[in-house]
Amino acid sequence: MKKPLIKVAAGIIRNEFKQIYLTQRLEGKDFAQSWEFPGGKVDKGETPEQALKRELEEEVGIFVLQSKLYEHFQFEYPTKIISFYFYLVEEWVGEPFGREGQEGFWLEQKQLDVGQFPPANVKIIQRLLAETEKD
Ligand SMILES: Nc1nc2c([nH]c(=O)n2[C@@H]2O[C@H](COP(=O)(O)OP(=O)(O)OP(=O)(O)O)[C@@H](O)[C@H]2O)c(=O)[nH]1
Ligand SMILES: [Mg+2]
Repeated sequence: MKKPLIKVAAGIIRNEFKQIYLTQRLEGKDFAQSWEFPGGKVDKGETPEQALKRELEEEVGIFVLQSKLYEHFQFEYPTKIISFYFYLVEEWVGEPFGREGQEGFWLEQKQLDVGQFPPANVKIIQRLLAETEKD
């Protein structure tokens, strides 16, 4: 059977202290408990950027003012292929919180831990960590 292709938009929300806001996936979802960049599936008729704005408002209660595409790639999971759009978000209104009851926390970019994320995130975490070594 052909695997479905799912588009997902997620935000790397980074503040002026180079901390990134992460959430913990809820029980009942795939990769429950693992860390994630808040975001979710792109709906029909939406652009990835519109989905990002909607998801960040729904999941962490912020209004995105500006975002730039940081990485776009596909990752094959056993049952699906995900087409990811990860955006860097450095301008927004509001203070992020786990609006759906999920845990949320700020973490220094250099403290990102690849082992805490779903496998699709490896490349992006490595890139974010590599950037901190240059500072
Ligand atoms: N948001 C988000 N999803 C990720 C990341 N990494 C990763 O593999 N995913 C996968 O992307 C898929 C879509 O994410 P999601 O579960 O947040 O979708 P959603 O918000 O629309 O949730 P829903 O389906 O419960 O309505 C999931 O299979 C999830 O495991 C990540 O860093 N952030
Ligand atoms: Mg989500």
